[in-house]
Amino acid sequence: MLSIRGLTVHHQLQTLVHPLDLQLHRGEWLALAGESGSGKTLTSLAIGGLLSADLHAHGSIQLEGKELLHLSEPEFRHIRGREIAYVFQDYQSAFTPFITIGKQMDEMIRAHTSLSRQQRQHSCLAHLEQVELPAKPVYNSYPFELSGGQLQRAAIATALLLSPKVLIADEPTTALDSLTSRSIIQLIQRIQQETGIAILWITHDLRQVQRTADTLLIMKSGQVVESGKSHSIFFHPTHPYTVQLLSSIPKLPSRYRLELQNKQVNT
Ligand SMILES: Nc1ncnc2c1ncn2[C@@H]1O[C@H](COP(=O)(O)OP(=O)(O)OP(=O)(O)O)[C@@H](O)[C@H]1O
Repeated sequence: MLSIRGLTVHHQLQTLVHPLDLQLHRGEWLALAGESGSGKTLTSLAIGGLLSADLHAHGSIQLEGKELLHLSEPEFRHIRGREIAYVFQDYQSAFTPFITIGKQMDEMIRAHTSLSRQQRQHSCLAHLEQVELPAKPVYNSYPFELSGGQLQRAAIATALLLSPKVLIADEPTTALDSLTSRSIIQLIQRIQQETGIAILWITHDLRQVQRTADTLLIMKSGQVVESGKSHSIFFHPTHPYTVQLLSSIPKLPSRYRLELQNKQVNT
């Protein structure tokens, strides 16, 4: 579905992302992981044509066979939201402060479709329900009236409004507490299973994607150092940097792990 070949990102003479290949299929969860500054965000922004003007991307980014890299901004605007949607770490900036969530969601549908007012409202409420929010109250709320977790759920609902094929989630849970973060990951996992949407999940923390990622791409200093099926990388990492990343995941003593597993089975 999404096929990236030889993608590079440059700033003047500096190469920030070295030739990168990535394949993301329908229903797949691919985690792009690595330390801060390794080039994860630049890679994800290049996909949606969101790189700042001082940065230049080369190579090929194809979505279902259509080359994206050299699209004009109006062409990218057509694709963002409809084909590729983003959820960012900074959920506060996903919404304008003094406009209700409902109005902002409605505007998103209005800009891309010719649905009637009633159809748009129906869709907004259905999507808020899909992310397990009390739909009507949240639809009528201002962003500052919601908690961080609720806002991020509303941002996810907005990202999904136009049924995109790919969801790019750039550290969407990093600013949330660990329980909320876990519930957001479970939510996206459920939506992925229900809709078949492909997920590109960006994280510096491999713990987050231990249970969800099908595929991993490990980046360091702008280069992919290891990629493959996540279970094989988790159990048999080959690059020393991957080993280092994995060793930073705290291991629970086995009796606690067992208790945790039993608890998960029973909830
Ligand atoms: N506009 C820019 N001009 C020059 N260098 C940039 C620009 N944007 C990003 N960089 C540099 O490119 C490198 C990769 O940045 P990127 O944001 O992709 O890293 P990241 O892996 O997403 O890190 P983090 O987890 O901290 O978000 C960093 O060294 C960053 O300083």
